[in-house]
Amino acid sequence: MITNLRSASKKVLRPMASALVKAGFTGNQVTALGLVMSLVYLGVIYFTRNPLLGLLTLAISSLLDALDGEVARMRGLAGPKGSFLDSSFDRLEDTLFIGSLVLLGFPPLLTAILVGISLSISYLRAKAESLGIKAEGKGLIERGERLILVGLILLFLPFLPLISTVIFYGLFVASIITLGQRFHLVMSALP
Ligand SMILES: CC(C)CCC[C@@H](C)CCC[C@@H](C)CCC[C@@H](C)CCOC[C@@H](COP(=O)(O)OP(=O)(O)OC[C@H]1O[C@@H](n2ccc(N)nc2=O)[C@H](O)[C@@H]1O)OCC[C@H](C)CCC[C@H](C)CCC[C@H](C)CCCC(C)C
Ligand SMILES: O=P([O-])([O-])O[C@@H]1[C@@H](O)[C@H](O)[C@@H](O)[C@H](O)[C@@H]1O
Ligand SMILES: [Mg+2]
Ligand SMILES: [Mg+2]
Repeated sequence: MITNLRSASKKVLRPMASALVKAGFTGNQVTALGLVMSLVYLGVIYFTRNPLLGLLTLAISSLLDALDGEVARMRGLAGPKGSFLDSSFDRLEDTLFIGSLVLLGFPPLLTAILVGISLSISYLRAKAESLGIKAEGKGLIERGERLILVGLILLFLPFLPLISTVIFYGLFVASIITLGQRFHLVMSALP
């Protein structure tokens, strides 16, 4: 879904990216800022246990992830090194975004497994790409959807915690389904 929203989001992202370019930022610096914001997210959750503050930092980090590529492209510096940096930092960010849910009372073992499944979904896409198979956009929930669900967990937690719990388990099941879909996609595409 999110992959399909990319072009629509350009109208919003381009002016912001342009402002960052004018301010002298490079794409890699914006990528690094996105990682810093995920560490701020961890700190905010750890020290305040405030899910809405967590959501705000998650949103800022996600926005920076959306902007870093735009900034790189505007500067004519988009390339493999930036792609590697972006994807590598995404994995670290995903670990913090999901793993920190333990600090908000979510089951530690299931949360740890969810982190592993989320990273494995991304890994299967990367491995598929190395085998010449396109897995981007395939599967029930890609990273963007997973982060939106984490955002919704945080949003509802102070008001309707039961909804957050339902979304958590929904995210868990949907992630397992996505992992299975991608595994099947690659296995059936290989000789
Ligand atoms: C949606 C509703 C049903 C309700 C939502 C309710 C909220 C509570 C949920 C809010 C959660 C939200 C914060 C989570 C956002 C989810 C998700 C969209 C975030 C992931 O976005 C990814 C983004 C960018 O993906 P990529 O990194 O792959 O793309 P690029 O960086 O462009 O390209 C990579 C490419 O570029 C080159 N490159 C990159 C870096 C570099 N240093 N050098 C380079 O060369 C290289 O070639 C690389 O290969 O996805 C695309 C955009 C997306 C479609 C839209 C994003 C919108 C934005 C994130 C929204 C922010 C949240 C918003 C403020 C919500 C506020 C919530 C409020 C309650 C606080
Ligand atoms: O495959 P996955 O890791 O779940 O999700 C992917 C993101 O991690 C990546 O940043 C984005 O560029 C891809 O379009 C896809 O959304
Ligand atoms: Mg990015
Ligand atoms: Mg990214």
